[in-house]
Amino acid sequence: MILFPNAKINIGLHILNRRCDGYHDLETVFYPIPLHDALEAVEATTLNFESSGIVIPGIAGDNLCLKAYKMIKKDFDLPALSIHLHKKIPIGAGLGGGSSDAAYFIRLLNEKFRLKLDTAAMQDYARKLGADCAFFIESKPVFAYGKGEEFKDVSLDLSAYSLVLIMPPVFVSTADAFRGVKPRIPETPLQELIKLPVEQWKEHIRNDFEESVFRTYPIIQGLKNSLYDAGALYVSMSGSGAAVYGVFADKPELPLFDESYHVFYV
Ligand SMILES: C[C@@](CO)(OP(=O)(O)O)[C@H](O)COP(=O)(O)OP(=O)(O)OC[C@H]1O[C@@H](n2ccc(N)nc2=O)[C@H](O)[C@@H]1O
Ligand SMILES: Nc1ncnc2c1ncn2[C@@H]1O[C@H](COP(=O)(O)OP(=O)(O)O)[C@@H](O)[C@H]1O
Repeated sequence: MILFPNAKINIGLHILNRRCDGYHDLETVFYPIPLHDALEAVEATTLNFESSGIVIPGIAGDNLCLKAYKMIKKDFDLPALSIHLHKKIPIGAGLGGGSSDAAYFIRLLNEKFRLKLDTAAMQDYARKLGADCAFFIESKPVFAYGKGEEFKDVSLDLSAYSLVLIMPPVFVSTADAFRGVKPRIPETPLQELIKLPVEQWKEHIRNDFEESVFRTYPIIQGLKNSLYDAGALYVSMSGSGAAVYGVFADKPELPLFDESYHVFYV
C-alpha cells in the first residue's frame, strides 16, 4: 500500500505561554497544501526501513514512521514490514513533513490491517509522536490550540488564490525557535483575525516566531520581502521556519532565486 503524506502551512501563530511540561500553549491555523512525500509498506520477513529523495538528518532507526509502527505494534498484532519513504517535503521547514509521515503511517496501518481505529483514536496515537502530528490524521484546515494538538473547525478556502512556497537554504530547529520567543497574549485572538479578508491579513496576522528567527537568519526576512515585492497579498514564514509562503491573487512573476532555494507552486 502506498500513501502520500502532505505538508501544511501555518496561517498566523501566537505563542501564548510556557507550560509546566516545557511545551508552549499556542494558537494557529493549520492549512494543508498539496506537496507530498510517498510512503509505501509491504509485508516482509523482517522489519526494514529505507528512504530516498531529500536526505533525512539523524539515524534511520529514529524515523517517525518506525516510531509510529512500534507504538501501534504494542497494541495490535502486526506483521513485519518493509517500509519505503520518498522524501520531497523540505525538512526543518515548518511544513510538518515528519509529523505527516508518522500520521499517514498510522492511517496506512489502520487501513491495511483493518485495525478499526476511528479518527479520534488515530489522533490520540498521533499526539504521542509530535504536537502537530494529530492534524495530519484528517489533514483539513483547522484552528489549532493547546500544544497544537487540539482542533476546532475553521472555514477557510484559499483555492481561488495562487500559493507559492519557498524553502531557503536554512534549517530551523523547532525546539531552538521556541527558545527565542517571549510568549504573550494577543490583543485579538487568531480565531477572530482569520475571518478577515486575505487582503487585510498583512496588517493583522502574525507569526510569533518570525521576529527572533529573522534575527538569526536574515535571509528568511529577505525572502519574505521579495515575495511582497513580487505582489503577494500576504506572506509569512510557516511554523518555526524556514519555509516562507506567499498568497497571490494570480500566479506571480517571481525574481530568479539561487538554485539553493526550492520554489513550489502549490
Ligand atoms: C510549533 C509548530 C507549529 O506548527 O512548529 P513547526 O514544527 O510546524 O515548525 C508545531 O506545532 C510543532 O510540532 P512538532 O514539530 O510536532 O513538535 P514536537 O516534535 O512535539 O516538539 C518539538 C519541540 O518543540 C517545542 N514545542 C513544540 C510544540 C509546542 N506547543 N510547544 C513547544 O515548546 C518543544 O521544545 C519540543 O521539544
Ligand atoms: N519521516 C521524517 N521526515 C522528516 N524528518 C524526520 C522524519 N522522521 C524523523 N525526522 C526528524 O524530524 C526533524 C524535522 O522534522 P520536520 O517535521 O520535517 O520539521 P519541521 O516541521 O520543523 O519542518 C529532523 O531532525 C528529522 O531528523
